[in-house]
Amino acid sequence: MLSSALVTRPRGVQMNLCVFCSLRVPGVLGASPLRIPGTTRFRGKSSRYKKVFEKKGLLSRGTDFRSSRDATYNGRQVPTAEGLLQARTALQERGGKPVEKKTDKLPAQDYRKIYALTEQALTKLIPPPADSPKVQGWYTGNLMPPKELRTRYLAFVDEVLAAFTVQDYTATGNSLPTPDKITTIYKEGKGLDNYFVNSFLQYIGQKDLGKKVIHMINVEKAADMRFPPEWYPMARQVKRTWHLHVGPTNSGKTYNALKRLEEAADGIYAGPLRLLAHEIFERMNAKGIPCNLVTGDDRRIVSETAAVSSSTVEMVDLNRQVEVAVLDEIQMIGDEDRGWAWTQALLGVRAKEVHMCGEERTVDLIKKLAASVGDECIVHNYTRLGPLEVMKQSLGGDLTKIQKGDCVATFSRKSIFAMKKEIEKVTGLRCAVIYGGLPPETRSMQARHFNDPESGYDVLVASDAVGMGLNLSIKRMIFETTIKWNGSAYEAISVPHIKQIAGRAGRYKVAVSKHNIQADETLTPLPAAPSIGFVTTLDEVDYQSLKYAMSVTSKPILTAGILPTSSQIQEFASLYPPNRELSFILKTMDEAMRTTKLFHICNLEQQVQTAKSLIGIPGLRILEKLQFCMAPIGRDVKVQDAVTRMAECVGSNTDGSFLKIPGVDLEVLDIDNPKTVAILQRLESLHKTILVWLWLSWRFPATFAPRETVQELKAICEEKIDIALSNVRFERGKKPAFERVTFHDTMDPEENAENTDIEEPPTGHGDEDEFEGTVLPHLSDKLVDSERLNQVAVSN
Ligand SMILES: Nc1ncnc2c1ncn2[C@@H]1O[C@H](COP(=O)(O)OP(=O)(O)OP(=O)(O)O)[C@@H](O)[C@H]1O
Repeated sequence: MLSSALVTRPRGVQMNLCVFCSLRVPGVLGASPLRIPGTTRFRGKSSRYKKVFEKKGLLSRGTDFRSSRDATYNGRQVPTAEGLLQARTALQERGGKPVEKKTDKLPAQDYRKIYALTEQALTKLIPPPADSPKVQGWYTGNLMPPKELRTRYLAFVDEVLAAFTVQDYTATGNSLPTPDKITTIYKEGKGLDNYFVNSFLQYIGQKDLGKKVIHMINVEKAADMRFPPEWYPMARQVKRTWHLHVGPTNSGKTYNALKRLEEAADGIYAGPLRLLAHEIFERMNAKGIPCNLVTGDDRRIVSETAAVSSSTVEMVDLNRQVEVAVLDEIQMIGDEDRGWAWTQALLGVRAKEVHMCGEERTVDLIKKLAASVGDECIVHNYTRLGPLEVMKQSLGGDLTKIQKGDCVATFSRKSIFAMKKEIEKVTGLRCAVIYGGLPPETRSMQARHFNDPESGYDVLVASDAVGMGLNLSIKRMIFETTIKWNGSAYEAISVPHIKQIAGRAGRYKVAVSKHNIQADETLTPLPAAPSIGFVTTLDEVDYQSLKYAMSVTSKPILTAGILPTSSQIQEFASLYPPNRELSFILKTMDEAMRTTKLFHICNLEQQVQTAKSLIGIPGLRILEKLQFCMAPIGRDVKVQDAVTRMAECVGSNTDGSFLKIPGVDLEVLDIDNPKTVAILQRLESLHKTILVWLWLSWRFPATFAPRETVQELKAICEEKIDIALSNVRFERGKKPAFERVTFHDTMDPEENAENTDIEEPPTGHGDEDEFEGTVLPHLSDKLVDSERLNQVAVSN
């Protein structure tokens, strides 16, 4: 085997004075307010589509449309009214049944299976030179010593098998057979042997054969992801019992798992959202159980010896031996983007008892995973604490039917605010809003407003960010739509997703939250008859999809996500010249990786994009680039720009203190009484930039400091966001404060109601595709700056 060498290998800013914090802030005085790209351009109405909608009975209230000519913007797909119409019609024709997602990524080893391409089969098709007089005849003309011929023959067989495994056949030159070519020959029914022999003859004529073959074999080995359980030898030394708590939403799964955690001598809670990690952190400490908090951008160490720690799943400490670990929302293990974090925590956590809470569709997979590591798995089944009923009909598009205690689910920022406006105008009720782009702290605050009958808020308008992590006293969930723009097309919301959102209605008991922690929940008398939760749709057109989703069982989750560890990526990179860009390495590795049918390899697309944006920044080492690729950047262009500036600081080893990062929109904090959605959006962008900076500050502490000032800015930003949200209010009879916008059409790809509270790679689209940050498996202990953080160290 060839062992290549390991690849180890501010600008001038105008300063203004921020009126809130008396800090010097960079930027240009009087900068024009941010224009949301394309919004005005796209706001033109197209009566043509409106007519089509009216004719099909799909319109129940005024909606603005734009021409289908605007199907792309800035090179990105954007939703069109026509697309929505088609998607809705198709969904109706399927009886409300969503189309199953197909992955275009064919597992690499499938080519071997498809062609039954084993070594044995190959040697039949193209016998070794010495074994067949017919074949010998082909070879004699080559004047090659028999030993060399034999070596090259074996190399050819190896390379064909490797090529078909790693899908890298194009890289090997034209002489190797390709799956396409073989398909054609198969169809023709004969000639495969001749084809292979000819390929071989071409092949042996090539130079540098040895290097190529060895490279291919090494690539195959470095991309071998078949045995994730072996990545965690420390966990394999612990005798672990898995407790899988499964059932519908609001059935007490988490409650029971947490009870066990509270009783344990020590333990770990790991949740999908920063919001949840904070919640458990607060709850444990309120109960007198010392608990530390570890999320991507925040560490709160109550005590160095605290028995319990609460973290996001990506940040689970795999070095710590504990009695109990609770992994919440275990169905996320099947997620195409973030699944790896659950797999890593599940296979790697060193806990005697591993409690998982989630959906029933994980049972088979979890049992198989337990068997693969020799752990015992006990399944605990739950039923809903309070009933959930699908109403007999939709609201028929009539917003006046909306009542106090209702939650309207809709899936873009624009539609959230349009809905809020309409509901407030039509009913006089006041709406709280929750969507992923809001900071978790703001979401908690909005949830509290909605839960508190005295707060003056009556209705909740929310995106799918409402589906996880918040305790809400929703009486009725109303789906404004069951179709969502996914970043490139409209798609029906999946059955589990609909169930999860719907399940928020009729919550058994609104439990603890930051400001009303109860010392012991069990002391609170349980309601004798839990309230019934109701679910329906706003429009008739969506009702069928809802009904369908609520009546069927969700399909089982078949695979657990994985991602290569940082050391695996480095090993892979070492097979290429040191100057190869990280984006190339990630992309090539992505194509080459293969695993077993129990796992799937998570998306690396966004990391590849970030790696591309780092091209040309001098001085960045591969591990540093990898860290940036994992940072919570998302799709916000302003955040992306700021991160590039931050990467320049690391590359040039210059001061990366927040106020010195050029182009950060701190001026927005000077706006006294933010009122408009545009300002709100600027504040959200700034908040995301702050979070990324904080995230990086834990990984490059010498460059990104001091943290305290930025925490202050973050708090100010959150306060402003709260003010902006409460200002965006409409009262019956009053003129709306901003222009009418569409319900359905996002129009602008930047405007999906992103979820910034998750710690995940930023792929996918819609409300859950923005993320709060992530840690590439095993990268969290490979801090590239001077400081090492014990509490986030992981094994391997
Ligand atoms: N035995 C109990 N005593 C008191 N409160 C309970 C009990 N069981 C559940 N609850 C409360 O009911 C609510 C729902 O419980 P929990 O969050 O555990 O459900 P879940 O099945 O995990 O739901 P989800 O899947 O939506 O997270 C919570 O507020 C919880 O505190």
